[in-house]
Amino acid sequence: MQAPHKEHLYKLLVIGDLGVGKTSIIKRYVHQNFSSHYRATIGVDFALKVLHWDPETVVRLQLWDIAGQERFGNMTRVYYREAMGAFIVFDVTRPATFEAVAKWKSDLDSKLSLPNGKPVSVVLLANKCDQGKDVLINNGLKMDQFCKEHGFVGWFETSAKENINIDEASRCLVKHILANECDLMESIEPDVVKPHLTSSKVVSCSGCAKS
Ligand SMILES: Nc1nc2c(ncn2[C@@H]2O[C@H](COP(=O)(O)OP(=O)(O)OP(=O)(O)O)[C@@H](O)[C@H]2O)c(=O)[nH]1
Repeated sequence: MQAPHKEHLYKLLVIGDLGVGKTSIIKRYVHQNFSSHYRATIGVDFALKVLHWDPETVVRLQLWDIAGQERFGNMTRVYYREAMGAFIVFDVTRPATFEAVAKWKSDLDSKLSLPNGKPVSVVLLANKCDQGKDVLINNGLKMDQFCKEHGFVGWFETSAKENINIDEASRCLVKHILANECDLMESIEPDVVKPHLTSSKVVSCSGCAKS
């Protein structure tokens, strides 16, 4: 088998209110397991997922699991630095966690942007969909509209418990990040490397919709 020759390393944030399932989503995605036992995240946690994007390309995702607890708020924001994308998660059984989504998004946009000044790609996850659809997510049109208004690149109903849509949501986010990276590469002069890009270790540009 031919060895992959394009590699990308992306830092991704997973944020949202307390107990919405951020850690569980990462655990399901990276370790293929789930626990119903709840243990609050203290500060920040990490996990690495390797994706064989296509036969020539490997994408390494560094997932930063940021504590939802308010008391860690100011501390955790420093970890946003140099992220290339994010998932914002809410719990479909707790409407208040959906109401907080716009705040998470505007906070993220105020603290993080791409080197070209554009916002980073963010996918919204309506988690715990195995438990019902109490929030407005059963109205697809409203969610699409909400995402458009708030600048999300997409949204998915997910379940860490039942392993629903987590891979799909990740692929959607990575696809947008790869496309953003193509734009960034085009805007950079050939012999100038912007310091921000060192975190995403660009070997070459792939997956670009415009190619
Ligand atoms: N039914 C169901 N329960 C879930 C799902 N995802 C997470 N949970 C449960 O929800 C609780 C909180 O999950 P966590 O993953 O710890 O939530 P978190 O967002 O990481 O919490 P903090 O780190 O404290 O902000 C745990 O008891 C999980 O088992 C899901 O998709 N379905």
